[in-house]
Amino acid sequence: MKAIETVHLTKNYNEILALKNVNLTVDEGEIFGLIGPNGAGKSTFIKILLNFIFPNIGHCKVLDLNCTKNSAEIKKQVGYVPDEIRYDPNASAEELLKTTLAFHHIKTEDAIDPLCEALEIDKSIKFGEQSIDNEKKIAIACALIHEPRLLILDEPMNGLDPLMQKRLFEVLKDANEKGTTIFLSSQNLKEVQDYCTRVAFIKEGRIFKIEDLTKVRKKYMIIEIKAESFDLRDLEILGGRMLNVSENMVKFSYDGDVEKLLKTLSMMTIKDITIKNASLEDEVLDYYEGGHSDDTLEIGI
Ligand SMILES: Nc1ncnc2c1ncn2[C@@H]1O[C@H](COP(=O)(O)OP(=O)(O)OP(=O)(O)O)[C@@H](O)[C@H]1O
Repeated sequence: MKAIETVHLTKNYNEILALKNVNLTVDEGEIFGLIGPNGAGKSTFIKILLNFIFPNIGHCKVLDLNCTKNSAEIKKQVGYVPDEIRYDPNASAEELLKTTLAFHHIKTEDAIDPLCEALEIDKSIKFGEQSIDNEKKIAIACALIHEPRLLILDEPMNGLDPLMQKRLFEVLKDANEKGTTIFLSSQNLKEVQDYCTRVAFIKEGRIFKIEDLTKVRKKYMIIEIKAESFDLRDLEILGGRMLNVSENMVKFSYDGDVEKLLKTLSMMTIKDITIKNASLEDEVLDYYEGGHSDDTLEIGI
């Protein structure tokens, strides 16, 4: 079954186009990351799934249920951690977790202690007296305590130190192994890439790339040349994709035959050259920084 399925999802806030024609499918059992900078549309996407806001165009399903018509049923089966957490400041973590269990009609409270221990939460302290990272951890615990089929987290790593990020992912992996599908948003691929099965990259409301992190990626290089002058056409004919060009410098990516590359380069009068294998992060940064036009989008629309 699909955990999430969106079709042509488009959302505008007056003149701001926050989501553009997003078609995304997440399978049950995945740990899926939605990666994008501030204002990319991540929260908008998540809020539509939970029926907090409505799309202008398109429709979506969560756990095979229509997000608009079956929203109440979806909320019973989903755990959600918003980017901004507002709980009763006078309630302790323990009280909040008990309330969550009661909401889901779960009588046994055995899960509270192990979860608080795993996330290093002092369950006796009032929510309003917790540090910001503890507030985040309590929200995550509340979203997980009823063992939801799908857990949706909006930037859960924000404000957590690297050790706690690692601990959180161990908790999420554990939940995933027990059957919870995880969908999380993040601004930082590095934070999540070791744990996600797939990631989708979003910029200005558009998903421009989806990467399966369980598969070996096709290798490509990033080459930067400094020269008195060069003919870009030679590099373009070779299959190089220009990332940055100035009068005496060109930076391009290349995933073709190395011998052909060397032959072309040998015909230039080069002052300096750097060649490196690109990581997925390089690839995405190139996209963000490169000011690409829509026709360079690869997948996802
Ligand atoms: N209620 C709103 N009214 C007007 N514009 C909005 C509203 N909510 C979001 N936006 C705009 O829609 C775009 C997408 O915002 P969104 O919050 O979905 O992005 P995001 O990727 O979650 O970013 P962040 O990490 O900053 O939360 C942004 O340009 C934002 O300013």
